[in-house]
Amino acid sequence: MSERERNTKTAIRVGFYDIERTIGKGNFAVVKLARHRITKTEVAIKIIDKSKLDASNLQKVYREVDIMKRLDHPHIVKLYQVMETKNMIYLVSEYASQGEIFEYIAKYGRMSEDQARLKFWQILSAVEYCHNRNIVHRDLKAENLLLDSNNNIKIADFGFSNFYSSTGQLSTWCGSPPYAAPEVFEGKKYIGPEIDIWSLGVVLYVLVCGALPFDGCSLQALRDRVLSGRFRIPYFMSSDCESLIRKMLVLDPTKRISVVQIKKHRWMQISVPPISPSFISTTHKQPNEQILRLMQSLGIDSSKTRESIRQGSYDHHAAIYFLLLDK
Ligand SMILES: CC1(C)C(=O)N([C@H]2C=Cc3c(O)cccc32)c2nc(Nc3ccccc3)ncc21
Repeated sequence: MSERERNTKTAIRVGFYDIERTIGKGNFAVVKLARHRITKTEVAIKIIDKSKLDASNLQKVYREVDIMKRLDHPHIVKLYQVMETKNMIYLVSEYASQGEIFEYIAKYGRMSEDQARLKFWQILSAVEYCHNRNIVHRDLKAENLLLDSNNNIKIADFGFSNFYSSTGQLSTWCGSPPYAAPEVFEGKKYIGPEIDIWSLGVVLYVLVCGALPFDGCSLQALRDRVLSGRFRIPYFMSSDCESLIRKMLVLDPTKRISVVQIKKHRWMQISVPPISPSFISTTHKQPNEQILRLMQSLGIDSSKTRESIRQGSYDHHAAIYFLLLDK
């Protein structure tokens, strides 16, 4: 093989995207960083091999896609496009370029309470948005809280999420043990939002302390710690922050603080930084005429794009529209 041939990497393409590198691997999925050929925007593509999934996991994937299609919030990773073949599903979504907040804390240590507050406001607004749409995440943890190029939170991985109703009850064991609520360890049924609130308590503790409140060398040891409801408060934590965390890490789910009450808590109200503009989801908003004109100038039929946004069809036209919208 000539030198030239050796060096010309054959561009791997999926749809209008050039695949660049792998950023994550799951059991039946791989996530690649890719770039849109026309807009040159970076995206993350979750590639799922359906042939490796049993019926229940396949149903879980379709539920994750259905839920992602309903979410349009500045602090939730945005789904741009869904491409499906006989054996594969490609989920094209927003790329959070700075990775996990978990890695950020592993590298730089705990955050100041002011920094943690800004991040926590973003996380809380995204979780409230989901709960208001009867969607519970069920796997909130520092590893799923990503950061974009502006250091803003982007919640990822709705693989465990589900719909809930205040009358119905869920029971699936979900999430990562250090973030799991006591009632989940006990296998009790739960409504939904209250287990996200418990995980948020663990998340806030991790942001401010740079360590987990409950840990253990075995699942049994961790379970005993969680069910004891006892955790250490380091010397540097303010009493307002301690008070809020204690209200989220309440063993009795009926006595646990709600999202609305969290927003009113003293610690959250301290010199509250400007929250990202309240979001009017595009599904109700008229499409952005400027973007449509720009696409028309690129030779992309704007009436098809208008239709695709209106119908929520997540096809190539929608992808280009969303990518240009986010620029
Ligand atoms: C499509 C989507 C939502 C996704 O599924 N992942 C994966 C992939 C790696 C990973 C993780 O390490 C933790 C959570 C989610 C994920 C994404 N990762 C990113 N950025 C990133 C950048 C550097 C390192 C890690 C993540 N942006 C969007 C996504």
